[in-house]
This record gives sequence, C-alpha cells and structure tokens, in this order.
Amino acid sequence: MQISLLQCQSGADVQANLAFIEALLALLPRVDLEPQLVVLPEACLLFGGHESKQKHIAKSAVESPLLGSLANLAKQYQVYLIAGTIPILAHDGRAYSRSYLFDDDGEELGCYDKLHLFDVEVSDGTKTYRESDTFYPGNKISVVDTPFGKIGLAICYDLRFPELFRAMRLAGAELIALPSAFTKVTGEAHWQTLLQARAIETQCFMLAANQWGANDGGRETWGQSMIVDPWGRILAQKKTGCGWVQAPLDKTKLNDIRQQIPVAIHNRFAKPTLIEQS
Ligand SMILES: O=C(O)CNC(=O)[C@H](CS)NC(=O)CCC(=O)C(=O)O
Repeated sequence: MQISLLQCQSGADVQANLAFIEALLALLPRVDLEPQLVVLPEACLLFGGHESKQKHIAKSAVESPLLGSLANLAKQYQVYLIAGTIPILAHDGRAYSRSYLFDDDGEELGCYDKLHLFDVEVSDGTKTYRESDTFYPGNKISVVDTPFGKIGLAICYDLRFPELFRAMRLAGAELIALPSAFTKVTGEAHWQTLLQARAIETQCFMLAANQWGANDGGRETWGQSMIVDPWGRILAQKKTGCGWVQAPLDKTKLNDIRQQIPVAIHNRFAKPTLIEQS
C-alpha cells in the first residue's frame, strides 16, 4: 500500500485548482495495482478570496459541485482520497470546513468538520486570522475504517490540540490525516515539531499535506508536507514547491511500538471529552 500527499498552491480559482490536482494525480507514480491513499491540503479547491468562498459555500453536501468533482477524481484515478477541505453551509450562514474520505470508487466513507478555528494573531503580512468569521466549528471526532487501517481526520490548526489526537487514538486511529494551510511564520517555528510530537504521543502515522507558497489574498503558507511514522521518523517530506510526497505504508512496527511503550494504557489522565462551544 502506498501513501501520497499532494502539496498545492491553491488560489481563489476553483477550476484552476481542480485542474492542478488532476494533473498531479495523473502524474503520480504508482506501484502496479497497489492501493493508493492520497491526501490533499486544506482548502485545496478554494483558498483565500472571501467573495469566491461565499459563492461556493454549498447548500448541502449533496449539492456541492466541489464535492462531486473530488469524488470523480477518486474514481477516475482509482485512489482513496482525503479531500481537505470544502465549505459546507451551516445553519447560521457560515460554513463548516469539512474534509471527506472517498474510496477508489468515489463513494464517501466519512467526513470531518474542523473543530478548532484559527482566530489567531501572527506576525506576518496578514497579522489577524479570523477563521470563525466565515466558518462554524464541528462538534465530533471522526475515525474511519479503510483498507489502510483506521484513519483519524483532523485539519491544520487542530494540530495544536493534543487531546483531539488522544481521542482519535482511543477511538482506534492508526493513521491521522491532516490537510493543512499552516502559515509560513508558524510553520517554520512549529510544524515539524508538532507533527512528530503527535505521531510519537499517539503512535500513529501522521499524513500532513500542506499548502505552499504565496496564496491569494497576500497569504503565505509553509509547505513541508510530510509523512511521519509512529516512532516519529519522517518517512518523506517536500519542503518547498508544488508536487507530491510518497511512502509505502508499512504497519509491521505499529503494534511493536504500542506494546513496547504502552502509553495508551499507562496514561493516568481521564479520557478527553469534547466541550461544545456555540
Ligand atoms: O481560509 C482558508 O481559505 C483556508 N484555511 C486556512 O488557511 C486555515 C484557517 S485561516 N489556516 C489555519 O488553520 C492555519 C493554522 C496555523 O498556521 C497554525 O496553527 O499555526
């Protein structure tokens, strides 16, 4: 089995972003008929551009043309696809930032609404990020059964909240996908360390696909998409530029690591419970 992450420089033009993702999927090296899991970055079809985002917020998952085009790509290229993220209308006019997991027939196996919204001050050109102006937070975790193993779904800023990752591990996760648009400034400072920490703590593979470069609206993202194994080793990474990161999935050491260092059993703290926020 093979894992691939795509590193994109998505903008406000949905068709251009879609064409770029399709071009990468067509070029992606494949090992014969081995199952392939592909993870896309956050906001892969629509990044920045507030007006464009409003226009595309789908009334429902079923009506979303963005969703349909990604499901088609999964089917056409015969890959399991984690599509991060698509805006899906919430009850108050904002949108959920939702990722989807499709099988290689384009069927939806699960989805996840970003739990932690990026309302943060960063010392960069944008300075103030207010994700909650446009987005509404989800209220549950998501761990999906697939031929690759149980995959936990998280998104970008979620990476800073270890309780979410512990909750996914306790729900059976073996791999955790993290579509992201981590900023250049915070990515340079924290991205690799946080990914390795979450991999080591949860003893899961981290599949972190990030946006890279200058994006529409003056944003800059960090890149360095990477696959980290449950021991914290970086199996593959791409620091800059658009393209892909690939590694074969070898889970043979996963159970050894969990048996040798049984942190999930030793943990003296209560299981995390999700606090709902309005
Ligand atoms: O708004 C869009 O179009 C796409 N979404 C994003 O860029 C999101 C919300 S603003 N970015 C992050 O969560 C960055 C987290 C981060 O950089 C950190 O935790 O340091």
